[in-house]
Amino acid sequence: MIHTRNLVKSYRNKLVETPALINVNIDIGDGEFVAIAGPSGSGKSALFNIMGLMDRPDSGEVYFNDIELGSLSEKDRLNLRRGKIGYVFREFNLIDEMTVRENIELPLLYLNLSRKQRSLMVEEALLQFKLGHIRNYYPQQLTGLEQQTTSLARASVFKPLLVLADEPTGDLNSTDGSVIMDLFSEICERGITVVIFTNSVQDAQKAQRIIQLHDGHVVTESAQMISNRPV
Ligand SMILES: Nc1ncnc2c1ncn2[C@@H]1O[C@H](COP(=O)(O)OP(=O)(O)OP(=O)(O)O)[C@@H](O)[C@H]1O
Repeated sequence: MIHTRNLVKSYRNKLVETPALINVNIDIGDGEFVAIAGPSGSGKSALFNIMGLMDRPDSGEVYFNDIELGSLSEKDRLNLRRGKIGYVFREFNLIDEMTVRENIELPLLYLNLSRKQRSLMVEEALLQFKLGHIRNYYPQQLTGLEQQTTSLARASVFKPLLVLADEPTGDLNSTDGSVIMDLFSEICERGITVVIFTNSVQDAQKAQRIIQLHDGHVVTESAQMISNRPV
């Protein structure tokens, strides 16, 4: 599904150059639930932005279903972002002026779908994530858990191939964070590849596999206990 080869990324200003990723090679297969874990400054956000087509590496390649991302036009990159990848962010990133239902429908507006198709998909997501009772609420009326659950529904409503999440539990307490991690497992069980970027050991252990980053390098990979694998 996603492979990176010798990925290098640095951030520069006039005085200094800060390496963020150094020869990063990662292989993630279809349907996997992988945690990319590491302390602050290890390069997680840099990798999230590159894998999510929001930034480009200085050198190296990223393959998405065997397509090399660097070879794509801006239009093709945009189509991939809108049609095949769902995003979850630490700060939820919901639109304040839209209800839960409207937020979930948002990614469907960029796809060529009829109003009826959109409505069916949103209803399915409201049911799956048990959000029906707050469908007409605005983000400010929701708990953090409800907001992040809404953003998971938004990220998966169009059945993307991949969901990427950057510190998805960073603004939640550990109980709510655990609920969110279980929802990622459910998304994965429905056939979507899930990659979360986290500095929480507790979160990372809910994934099937952990890839550990440190100072821009992949330092270890470990498979999780078999009981964590979706059945
Ligand atoms: N815009 C930037 N300008 C300069 N340096 C940057 C920039 N963004 C990141 N860096 C540096 O690149 C390195 C990797 O940062 P990155 O944000 O990817 O790490 P991270 O693991 O996501 O950290 P955190 O968990 O704190 O978000 C760090 O040394 C960081 O200081």
